[in-house]
Amino acid sequence: MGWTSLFLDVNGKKVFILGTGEVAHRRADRFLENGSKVILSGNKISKDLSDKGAILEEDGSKETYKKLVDWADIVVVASGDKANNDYVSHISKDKLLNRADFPEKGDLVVPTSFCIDDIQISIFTNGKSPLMARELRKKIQNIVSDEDILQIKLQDFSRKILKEKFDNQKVRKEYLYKILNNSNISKLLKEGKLKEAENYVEKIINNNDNNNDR
Ligand SMILES: C[C@@]1(CC(=O)O)c2cc3[nH]c(cc4nc(cc5[nH]c(cc(n2)[C@H]1CCC(=O)O)[C@@](C)(CC(=O)O)[C@@H]5CCC(=O)O)C(CC(=O)O)=C4CCC(=O)O)c(CCC(=O)O)c3CC(=O)O
Ligand SMILES: NC(=O)C1=CN([C@@H]2O[C@H](COP(=O)(O)OP(=O)(O)OC[C@H]3O[C@@H](n4cnc5c(N)ncnc54)[C@H](O)[C@@H]3O)[C@@H](O)[C@H]2O)C=CC1
Repeated sequence: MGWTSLFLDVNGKKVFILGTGEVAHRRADRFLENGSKVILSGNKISKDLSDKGAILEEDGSKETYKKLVDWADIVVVASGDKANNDYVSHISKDKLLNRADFPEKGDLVVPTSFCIDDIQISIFTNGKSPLMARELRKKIQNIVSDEDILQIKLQDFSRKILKEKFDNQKVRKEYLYKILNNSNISKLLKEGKLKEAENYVEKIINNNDNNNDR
C-alpha cells in the first residue's frame, strides 16, 4: 500500500455510487457539497440528497452498471451486496475507485475531513480505526486558535504582495518567515487586528520597519 494525501478538485466530476445505505448517503453528500454530479444505484435516497441534485437509478442490471461506470469519473462501491460490489469494482478498473467494503482494493480513501475557516484538515488512520479518526478530529478542532486563522489570511495577503514585488522565491520565503515570527504582528493578531497587521506587513516589505525580530 502507498496511501498519501492529495486534494482532488471534484467540482463538476461525475460520481457513480453503488448502494443507497448509510455510507452511500455520506459519500454522496460529500461529493455534492463539492459540486460533483452524483448518481446512486439502489432503492431509495433521502429528500435531502435529491434536493441537492442526486439522481437515483433503480435498475440494478449489469448493463446499467456498465453504462454508469462508463459515464463516471469516480466510482464508489458502498452496497451491502458483495457480488455487486465485486462486479462493479471489476468493471471500474480504469476509474478512480473508492471501496467502502475493502478500502485496500480501491485507489481512493475518503478520510474524515473538516474545515476551520480556510484550513481543511483530513485524518486517516490507514483503515485501522475510523472512530479514532473522528475523536482526533474533535481534539484538533479545539487547538486551532483565532490567531492561527488570521495568520493564514495575513500570509495570503503577504504572499500576493511579495509575488508582485520579488521574482526570487527565496527572498519571498525570507519575508514570510519574518512575518510569521514577528512579535508585534503576533500581538496584533491575538487582539484580532488583521487590518493593522496588514499595514505592518506592508511596512516590513517596503523596508520601513527596523523592529522586526527574526
Ligand atoms: C477506509 C475507510 C473507507 C473509505 O475510504 O471509504 C473506512 C472503512 C471502514 N469503516 C468501517 C466502519 C465504520 N466507519 C465509521 C465511520 C467513518 N468512517 C470513515 C472513514 C473510513 N472508513 C475510511 C478511512 C478510515 C480511517 O482509517 O481513518 C469516516 C472517518 C469518514 C466518512 O466515512 O465519512 C467516518 C467517521 C465520520 C466522522 O464523524 O468524522 C464507523 C462509525 C459509525 O458508523 O458510527 C464505523 C463502525 C465502527 C468501526 O468499525 O470502527 C468499516 C467496516 C468495518 C467492518 O466491516 O466491521 C470499513 C471497511 C473496513 O475497515 O474494512
Ligand atoms: N467506509 C465506511 O465508513 C464503512 C463501510 N462499511 C462497509 O460498507 C458497506 C455498506 O455499509 P452501510 O452503508 O453502513 O450499510 P447499509 O445497510 O446502511 O446500506 C447497504 C446498502 O446496500 C444495499 N444492499 C443491496 N443488496 C444488499 C444485500 N444483499 N445485503 C445488504 N445490503 C444490500 C441496501 O439496500 C443499502 O442500500 C458495509 O457492508 C460495510 O462493508 C460499513 C460501515 C462504514
